[in-house]
Amino acid sequence: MTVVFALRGVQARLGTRRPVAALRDIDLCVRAGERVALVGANGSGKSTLLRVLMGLVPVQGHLERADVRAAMVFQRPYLMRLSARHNVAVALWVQGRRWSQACAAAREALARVGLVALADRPARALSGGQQQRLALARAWAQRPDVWLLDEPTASLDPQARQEVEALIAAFAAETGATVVFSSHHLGQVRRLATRVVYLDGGRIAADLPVEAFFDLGRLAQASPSAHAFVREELPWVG
Ligand SMILES: Nc1ncnc2c1ncn2[C@@H]1O[C@H](COP(=O)(O)OP(=O)(O)OP(=O)(O)O)[C@@H](O)[C@H]1O
Repeated sequence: MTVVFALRGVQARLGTRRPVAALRDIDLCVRAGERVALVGANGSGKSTLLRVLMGLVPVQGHLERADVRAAMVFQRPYLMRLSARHNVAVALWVQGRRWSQACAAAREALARVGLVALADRPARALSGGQQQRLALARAWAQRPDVWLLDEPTASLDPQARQEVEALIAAFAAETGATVVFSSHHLGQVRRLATRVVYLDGGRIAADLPVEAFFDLGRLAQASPSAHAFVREELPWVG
């Protein structure tokens, strides 16, 4: 399978006055079609790693990115002071599509995420779940090979979370796209991921197939800190 991202000994330092080592010695190889969950405590480096994969953060070390179309969706998506459909259409237009084509593609993308009825509403007046679906529509309209999703369902209620999660699962299943996402919801990780990367203090402390990650006996052997994290989150498991 094609290697989409290959990182060896990657370090990322953030901040100017007092730089923080946000990522240390990251070795990671992501292949096409994998769905990789990034988990770990607040500040462990999940968002930074996603930004590194998107090419938004300069790093030291070795980083190879295949020539793929990547789309990133943030926890709080940036939406312009425009209607929902114009948020999608403008994103396509700035990438070189003709305006009429961009508008048609925006309509199709909004239909895909169930937002057609709200197409003319100001994007910033939509609910959190609707805004996240709009951000997914905007990304989907670009037909990415790689989805980078930073806590895509954080701060959504359970129903909105399910809707967004179902869309991500459907996009991945339809296109076989590679997905790298961060999440604090271990249930979601179990449902969506094929592989789990656990970060601790900017380092990868465990990198396991999803079944192995949720097998607490194996997880304890692979990484005591990952094991303690899962036990804390899911005290009723094993
Ligand atoms: N712009 C910045 N300047 C300085 N330090 C930063 C900056 N952004 C993040 N950091 C630091 O880098 C480290 C990793 O942060 P990051 O946001 O990647 O963690 P995270 O795992 O995504 O956390 P969370 O679960 O809270 O979103 C933290 O110590 C954080 O304080």
